[in-house]
Amino acid sequence: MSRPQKRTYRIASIPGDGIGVEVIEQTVKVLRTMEDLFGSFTLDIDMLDWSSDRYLEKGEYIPADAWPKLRASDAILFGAVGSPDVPDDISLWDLILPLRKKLNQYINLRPIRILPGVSSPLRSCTSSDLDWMIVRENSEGEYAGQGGTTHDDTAQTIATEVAIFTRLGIERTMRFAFDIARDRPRKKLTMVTKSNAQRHGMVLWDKIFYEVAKEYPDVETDKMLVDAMTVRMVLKPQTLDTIVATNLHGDILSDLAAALAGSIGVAASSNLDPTRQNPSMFEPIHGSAPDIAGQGIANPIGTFWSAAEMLRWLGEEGAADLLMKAMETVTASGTKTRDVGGTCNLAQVTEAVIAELEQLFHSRKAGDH
Ligand SMILES: NC(=O)c1ccc[n+]([C@@H]2O[C@H](COP(=O)([O-])OP(=O)(O)OC[C@H]3O[C@@H](n4cnc5c(N)ncnc54)[C@H](O)[C@@H]3O)[C@@H](O)[C@H]2O)c1
Ligand SMILES: O=C(O)[C@H](O)[C@@H](O)C(=O)O
Ligand SMILES: [K+]
Ligand SMILES: [Mn+2]
Repeated sequence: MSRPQKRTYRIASIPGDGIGVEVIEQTVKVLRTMEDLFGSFTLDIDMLDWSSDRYLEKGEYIPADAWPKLRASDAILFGAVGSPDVPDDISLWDLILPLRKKLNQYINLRPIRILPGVSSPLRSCTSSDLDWMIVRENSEGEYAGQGGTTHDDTAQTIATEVAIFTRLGIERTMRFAFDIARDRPRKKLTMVTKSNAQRHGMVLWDKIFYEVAKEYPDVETDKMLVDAMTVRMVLKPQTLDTIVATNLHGDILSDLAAALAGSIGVAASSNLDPTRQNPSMFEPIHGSAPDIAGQGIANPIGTFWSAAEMLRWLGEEGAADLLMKAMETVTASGTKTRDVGGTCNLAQVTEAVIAELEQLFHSRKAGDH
């Protein structure tokens, strides 16, 4: 009798800086546990030291010859980048943004909801009131990187920061967002814009949204100016479901969303190349948090959730579901870090998630027979 073949996934892991290193270390432990439990897949994890320390030492984050191997990986698990010793525009533009751009990860998908045992800072906001999926455009817009500076070091210094919106970039984002909205029970998509003040790119953004909407008559749509959107997220969270926003708006609104769901530390993201021609990248939405780095108190849940999304993207649905369940059982039990009102450190949360995974896996197996 032939035994089912064990699936192998090549994972490039980039812990980066600060708490990125801490949360990835814990996440790898969780992934190793899942690999052992399931026995049906192997994670061939390549740990890459692409960090600000490496930049300070070698003048580069990503080795020039690293791309072919990276492209051949099945997924990337990323921590965070950013160091007090390197200007933030350099760390972003030399590490995370080239990964997103060169690997055609044109969607940044950010699910957010209030996990069991976690409370929203909004009085009386329950888990059924806040369950959102933010679709952030991830390749252009305000992050196009075009512009420049002249007349440096004079009183007349000029700097331009050019936002670029293309039909191609907008249309593929809208289609992706409509598909996501259609697959969710409420079938509702809110488009965020600033087309009152930004009359070219944002007007095109709106126009293409309504064009694509015609292909999705079953999806309810509405439109919000980004400033008013912040108000609605706080005062009427239950009226929102799937949200589509530009690169910068999506970045900002997702931090707000995470805070409203209890903490930036629980929020996950997937940088997706929906064509699957390049590996997609999974990371918590937070940064390197220099204010708490090295203390072992960072919340690892956002990275565990990102790892679950990675497993799902790779086709390991069962493992992804089990990890989400274990994580939520642990938050519900009160084993939590300080940002969500607990007293545990990140290693204790990890140990609890690992114990829960083992427990759930074995009780599930017992239930099979
Ligand atoms: N994709 C990325 O890697 C990414 C994302 C955001 C910021 N950054 C970079 O990170 C650095 C710090 O940025 P910042 O301070 O604006 O944002 P941040 O997300 O690092 O931190 C914001 C606040 O949230 C807290 N926080 C973040 N993650 C947490 C966690 N897991 N558990 C508990 N608390 C957590 C921090 O302690 C801090 O008070 C900068 O260099 C920035 O450019 C990188
Ligand atoms: O995209 C950005 O601006 C940063 O990397 C970070 O803020 C993020 O949310 O990913
Ligand atoms: K991150
Ligand atoms: Mn952000």
